[in-house]
Amino acid sequence: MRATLVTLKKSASSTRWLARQANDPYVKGRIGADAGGVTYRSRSSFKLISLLDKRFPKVIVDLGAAPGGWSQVIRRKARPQDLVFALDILDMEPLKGVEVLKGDFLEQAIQKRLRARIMEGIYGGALVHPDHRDHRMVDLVLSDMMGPMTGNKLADVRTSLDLVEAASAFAFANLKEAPRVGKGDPRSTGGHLVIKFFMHPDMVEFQKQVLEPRFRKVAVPKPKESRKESSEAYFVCLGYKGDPNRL
Ligand SMILES: C[S@@+](CC[C@H](N)C(=O)[O-])C[C@H]1O[C@@H](n2cnc3c(N)ncnc32)[C@H](O)[C@@H]1O
Repeated sequence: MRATLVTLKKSASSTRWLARQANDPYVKGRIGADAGGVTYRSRSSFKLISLLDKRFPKVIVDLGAAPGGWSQVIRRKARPQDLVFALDILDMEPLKGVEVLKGDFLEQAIQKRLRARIMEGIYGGALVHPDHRDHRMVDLVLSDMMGPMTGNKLADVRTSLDLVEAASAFAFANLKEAPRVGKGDPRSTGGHLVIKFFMHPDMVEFQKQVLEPRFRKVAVPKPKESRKESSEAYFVCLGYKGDPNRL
C-alpha cells in the first residue's frame, strides 16, 4: 500500500509523540511509583501537585528552640502560610506564628505529639482520611539541641550523639523525599536537615554512613559566629533522597 501524505504525517507525529512519552519523567512516574509510593493515573496529577506545592504550607521544625533565636529567623524568612514548630525541654516564650511545644525530644511520646501537631497544622479539619494523608510533609528540620555541659567530656559527647541520632531519625521519618525521577525534574528536591553536633570521630562515620547516602549534599560549614575554640559544628544536609536500603 502506498503511503499517502496524511498517513506519513500521522506516523511521523505519532513517532514524535511516542518518543516524547518515553522520555517524559511524569509519564515514567506513572509506570513506577512516586517517592511516596503512590502511582498516579495521568500526567495531570503532577500538574495538580505542582500547583498545590506553591500553595501548600512549607513545614519547618526547630528542635532545641529556646529561647527562640532560630525560630525568629525562620518566622521572618518564611511566608505567612508556612508552619513553624518549635520544641524545647525548657519553657519558651510564645512567638507569633510559631507553635511552641515543651518536652524532652529523646522521649518518643513528645515526638509523637509533635508529629500529630504537624499533621493537624497541615490538614486541620480537611476531609482527608488519615490513611490517605501524606506523612512526609516536613520541608526543614533544624536541631540546635545541646544538653547542659557537665564537664565530663565523655558524657557530654554521648548526650550530643543521642540528640543527633534522635533528630536525624525524626527527619528521616518526616522529611519530604525527593521524587525518584530524572535530573532536572521540577518537583520537590526533598527536605533539608541542619543539626548541631560536637566534633568526634563517631560523627565523621555518622556523616559518611548515615547522612551522605540519604541526602543529595552534606556539608559541614563552620559559621564564622561560632567560637574558634568551640568543638561544635553543623551538618547541613540538602535534598532528602530517602532510605538507601529502600532504593
Ligand atoms: C543552644 S540552645 C538553642 C538555642 C536556640 N537555637 C536559639 O536560637 O535560641 C540548645 C537548646 O537545646 C535544648 N535541649 C537540650 N536537650 C534537649 C532535649 N532532650 N529535648 C529538647 N530540647 C533540648 C536546651 O534546652 C536548649 O534550649
